[in-house]
Amino acid sequence: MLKTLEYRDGKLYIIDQTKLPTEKEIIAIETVEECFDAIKKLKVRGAPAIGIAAAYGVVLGIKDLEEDDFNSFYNELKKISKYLGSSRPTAVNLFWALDRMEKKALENKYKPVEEIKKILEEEAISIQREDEKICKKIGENGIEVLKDGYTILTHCNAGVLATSKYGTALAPIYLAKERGWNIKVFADETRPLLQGSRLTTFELMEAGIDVTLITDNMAAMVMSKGWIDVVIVGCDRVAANGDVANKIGTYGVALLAKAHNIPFYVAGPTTTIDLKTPTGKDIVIEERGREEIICGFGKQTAPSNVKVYNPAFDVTPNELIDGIITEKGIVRAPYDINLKTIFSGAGGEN
Ligand SMILES: CSC[C@@H](O)[C@@H](O)C(=O)COP(=O)(O)O
Repeated sequence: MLKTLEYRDGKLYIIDQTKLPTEKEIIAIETVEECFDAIKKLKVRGAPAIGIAAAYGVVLGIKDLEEDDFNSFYNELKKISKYLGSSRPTAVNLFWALDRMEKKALENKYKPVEEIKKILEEEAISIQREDEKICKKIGENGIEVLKDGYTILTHCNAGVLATSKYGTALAPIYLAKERGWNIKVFADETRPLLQGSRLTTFELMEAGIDVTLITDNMAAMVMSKGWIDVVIVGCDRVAANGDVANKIGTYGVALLAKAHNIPFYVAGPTTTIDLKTPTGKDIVIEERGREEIICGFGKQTAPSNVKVYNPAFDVTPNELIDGIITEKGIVRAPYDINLKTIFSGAGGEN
């Protein structure tokens, strides 16, 4: 399986996802600025992977701080965290990971600063290791919505490349493959940055999984032919009422699934559930540059001065979602009650 992120000898190594699928280039990130740049430019992307990268970004940022009293060190740490948090606004895992790093520092405030730096490095490593276990569990819970012989449609990339291992939406598919099931996948191309065609097809093909690429506007036709048994997508933020922000186009796929009576599932770790955000309307949606639409991948496809609107995510209302597959089980409606329940210790259905 691919290694999306690897922390070694004080450096973070990532696959530069902007180069995929033609080049598999591993780059070393050595400074907080390089980490910010990698997140902003989508060299590392996908909600869980962004959170993990940011945690390591904190480690890289504090490495050379000379402050030796806790308060001055903590002020600098907060600045680093705020800076990393300004890289992308929608995936809540980014803020969750930064918050966890800040809290860990505070918990250890009476220890020498050099020791706190070491503790924070261990914390970032734990965040990554936990994500791996969580994704595996999402796969085990999510396989419940699959059957041998199923064809799944997915949008964007919520696979290995978006996490530390296994992925979220793709985790049940990897598990089904391990069990020897005959599973097929249709991957939406995912305009404008083509995470579906560049990343999802790439990683599924590497794993020997039968995948067919379609452009986003072909999903309705493929569904109408009866070829899709279930849709599974990832998520960047789940609001307290179960509305889900995910890659632009997800909402359309959910509407199409409803129109064709196809179950629509969202998969994500509980770290993507944000009970502090009441509804999807409260989620900040990242807007990206005009060049991604008028000149994607270097080829001009629209007049250079045309007006452009380029939201990177949309919100799927909870009523279109049959279930949210988490590491604690599958959460179903009523989401406002059942999402809170999983944080109180009781799981969803398994
Ligand atoms: C497990 S990743 C889930 C989501 O982060 C994924 O579906 C997505 O929308 C990624 O968007 P991206 O802009 O590529 O970071």
